Order: sequence, then structure tokens, then C-alpha cells
Amino acid sequence: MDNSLIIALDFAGMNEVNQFLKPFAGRELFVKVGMELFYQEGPSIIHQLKEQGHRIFLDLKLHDIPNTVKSAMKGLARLECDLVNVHAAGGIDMMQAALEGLEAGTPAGRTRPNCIAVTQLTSTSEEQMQKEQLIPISLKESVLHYASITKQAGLDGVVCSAWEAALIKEKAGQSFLTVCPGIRMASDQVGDQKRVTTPEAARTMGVSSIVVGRSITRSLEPLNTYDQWMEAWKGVKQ
Ligand SMILES: O=C(O)c1cc(=O)[nH]c(=O)n1[C@@H]1O[C@H](COP(=O)(O)O)[C@@H](O)[C@H]1O
Repeated sequence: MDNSLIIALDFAGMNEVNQFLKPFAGRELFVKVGMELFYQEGPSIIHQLKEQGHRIFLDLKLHDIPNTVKSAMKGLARLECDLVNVHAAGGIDMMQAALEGLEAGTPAGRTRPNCIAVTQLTSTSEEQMQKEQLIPISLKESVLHYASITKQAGLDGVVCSAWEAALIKEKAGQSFLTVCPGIRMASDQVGDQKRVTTPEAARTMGVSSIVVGRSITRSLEPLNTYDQWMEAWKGVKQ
């Protein structure tokens, strides 16, 4: 799971996904299915992507009472994705319930998906967090605290920005996953992201895997762009 570049398939439906994936035929990718796509296509999109050999991060960011999250995760485990997530703000009991659900729903003989928790969204700035969430500490401290309760709950890692990844690894251990969106090439539009860095910098910042959406999915030459991103992320020509 480490050192992956996960492509966020933020598309409205299966047709758009198929169109995007056409030039990648024969390549095994690590892709992310989020709310936009899953709410339109449901589990069939997961089955289709798995049949094509892709690894899958199912990003539904569960955040509800423990009993509901446990039942939802039990169902999602049957889809046999590689990675799923919750919001750490749901608390330790909720995160433990998520794991129990995943373990209960994973088919016999299979390993349960990795489960990570979103700390502070990469679209959140420190000012916004302090003013809107009324959290009176630094953003880094808030992210570190969420990472610490995530570890306590027994999850496999967190979603954070690259800026917090090294400190999280230092506190929670090198095997604790730091999955980082908010990655942009220097020439890219930042858009709604606030805590952003480049793939080259992310490589040196203790990041386990990066999540990249629009920079690749909206490219006119997605395959070329993906190869350039892989080169920048891995530091070697692909
Ligand atoms: O959980 C996520 O994947 C996620 C967490 C977070 O804090 N920030 C974040 O951007 N994401 C997701 O990562 C992807 C980033 O996409 P781009 O900004 O287009 O590269 C989107 O699919 C977001 O839903």
C-alpha cells in the first residue's frame, strides 16, 4: 500500500470513467472511488474496476454513530476494496466499530481492507478550523491529535496533508499510513485545496501514498500526465 499514486476517479458516472481509463488499458492502477461516483453507480462500479485489475480506495468518509458505522462497514467489506475511510472526528468508539464491521464483513480467508481516518480535510486552513470548528489550537496540533486517537482505535493510518505526514510518522510509527491528497504540480491550479505541496516534495515529507484527482483526470493527455506524475512522485523515469 506504500508509495502508491492513487488516482481520484471523481467522475459523474461509469461512462466518464470508461472514457478516462481507455488509454490505460492493460495497466493496473490504484484508483479512488469517492462519493460522487459511488452515489451514482453503487457497488457495480467497484466490481467493474476490480475486474480490470485495479486496486481500490473506497472513499466514503463514514461519520455517524458507532452502530451505524459498524453495519455500513460490514456491508462495504463484502466489496473487497483495498482501503476505506472514516472521519476521525467521529471518535474512538466509532473508529473501533468501523474495524469491527470490516472484520465481520470480510469474506473468510481474505484480509480486511486497510482503514484510515480523515484528520483535517486538506481543504481546511488553520484560520477556518479555529473560526468555524472553534478548535483553539494550531492545525498541526489538531491533525496530530486526530492521528493519535486514530492510532489508539487501532486503525491503519490517516488522511492528512503532506505537511503533517513526517510528524505523524514520528509519533505513530513508520508503518502508520499517511495518505495525502492536496498534491499539485507547481504549474497546476490549486482550486479548493488549502494545504498543498508538489509530488517531489511529498516524497521527502514522510508521505505513504498520494491521492491525485483533477491534475490527471482533467488532463487532455491523461496517460502522459500520469506517467509524468509517477516520475515526479517516484523520482525515477517510468
Ligand atoms: O479522503 C480523501 O480522499 C480526501 C481527504 C482530504 O482531506 N482531501 C481530499 O482532497 N480528499 C480527496 O482527494 C481528492 C483530491 O482531488 P484533487 O484535489 O482533484 O487532486 C478528492 O477526491 C477528495 O475527495
